[in-house]
Amino acid sequence: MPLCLPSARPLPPLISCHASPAAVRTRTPSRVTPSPSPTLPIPSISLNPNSTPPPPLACALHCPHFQSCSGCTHEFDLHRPAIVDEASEFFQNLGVSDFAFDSCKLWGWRCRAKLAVRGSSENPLIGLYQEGTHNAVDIPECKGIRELSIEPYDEDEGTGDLRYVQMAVTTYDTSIPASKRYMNGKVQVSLVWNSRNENSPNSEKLQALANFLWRKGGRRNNVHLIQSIWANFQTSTNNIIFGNRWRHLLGEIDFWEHVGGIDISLAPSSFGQANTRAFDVLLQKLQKYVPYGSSVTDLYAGAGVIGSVRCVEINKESKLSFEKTVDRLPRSIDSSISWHHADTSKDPLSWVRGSDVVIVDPPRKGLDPSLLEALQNISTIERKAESSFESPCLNDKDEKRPWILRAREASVQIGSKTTSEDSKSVPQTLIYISCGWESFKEGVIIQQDCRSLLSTKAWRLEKAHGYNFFPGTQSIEVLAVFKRGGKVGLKLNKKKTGKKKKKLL
Ligand SMILES: C[S@@+](CC[C@H](N)C(=O)[O-])C[C@H]1O[C@@H](n2cnc3c(N)ncnc32)[C@H](O)[C@@H]1O
Repeated sequence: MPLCLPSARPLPPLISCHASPAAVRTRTPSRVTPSPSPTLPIPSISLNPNSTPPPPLACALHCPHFQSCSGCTHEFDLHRPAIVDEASEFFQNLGVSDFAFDSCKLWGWRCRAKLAVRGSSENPLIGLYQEGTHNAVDIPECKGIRELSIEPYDEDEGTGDLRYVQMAVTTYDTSIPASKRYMNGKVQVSLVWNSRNENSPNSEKLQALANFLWRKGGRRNNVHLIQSIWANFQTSTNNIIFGNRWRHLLGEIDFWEHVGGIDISLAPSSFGQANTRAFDVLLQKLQKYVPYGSSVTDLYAGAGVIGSVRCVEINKESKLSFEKTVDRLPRSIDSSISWHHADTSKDPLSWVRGSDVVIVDPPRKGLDPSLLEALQNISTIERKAESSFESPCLNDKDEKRPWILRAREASVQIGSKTTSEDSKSVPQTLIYISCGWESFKEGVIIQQDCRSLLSTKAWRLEKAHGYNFFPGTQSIEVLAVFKRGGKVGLKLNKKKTGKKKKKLL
């Protein structure tokens, strides 16, 4: 996977597109069939799936770890994964004929990685897992682990010290020209340590490793690469990477990124996009679909990166980041902004109601079934609300439901509540940011979010855009805009229905 971790050595240009020697040698080992043979040079930034693509070797991956590492699935045509054809046809069938795919930056885009640490202290392996296994494929050489005899984690035994390393790059430094910010980014390093807390017997080694890294790349070093070092304590034997306890060890506490026109604070525990620049491009497009002055609810909000009016997020660690972000918002922004620690799958109606626009940015598995159901049945809800004086759950003084009370307790409210938040209105626009094409389009096991939303005719699909967030993979990010009311004559073919889908329809 093309990593963009700052390096003392100059990196290849970010936008140009050229073939690696490995790519010229052989073109066969891709794990998926490459898209049809193209004929024109240099990919454009915004590629329409119908336009003529660049030459076959022009957009190849240059990575010695391809094939062993599970990060990338194809080595060629990074600008246009084969899945774009499928997406284009899918949207065409749903009446959207102008689906465009933005190929984004093909190299040097990654600003976030979680790498497993396995092997032994003499021969540490740090990298992604080999495909289909839990064997880490080594990427860099890590002297610190050897010098300090740090034991990598042993999954079978549950022993060892260092389990994972998360690296997040901030490109925030506005004193540097925008084009150079990625290369000069600084890394927030999080060491996931196999102990309950910093008082555990092996935690001296943790501090020693942090000091070692800081000496090599911290603020006082000639090559200043590291912004901060954090520890996360995790002893659980499940597959969850992070535990609940975090400690700041060295460097700056605050980590800022500039996305969607605002400064965003991101704690290491918060969700962060792996391709900040591509996300920024997506946000610019998204803003065009939010009518001026509308009230917006952002479900699956993380630290509030989308900058909406009412953010709902399950990870309570993101609250502090949200508060810091709000502190930096320009004073000219005069609106009610709130962040709620809540699970959108519990009583989703209370979150869906009261906004003109709902934005959803769920994890790869797609929308929670209860939220999908609420969105599908929005017309019925609207009719009921019109004919009753029922007020929205969140503002009801007599509220008893524990999850709503908990959400209220952990909420952050800036400015007074908007009138529409108190109203019974239901959204007229639904903006779906999808990082899981399969669950959005046609998950066999999970659900078909897009088709399910259209099936009740409560929504019609108005626009769809695709983004290359992960060049080298068959993963695309989709921004889809739904408006209230159905469209006649759509091909909603009902093949491959999964269990959940049947229940929901
Ligand atoms: C793909 S991330 C998007 C975050 C944010 N929009 C961003 O771009 O930084 C999905 C987020 O949904 C949150 N999440 C997952 N399940 C949730 C649920 N049931 N209710 C609320 N938030 C949830 C995760 O913690 C994560 O922060």
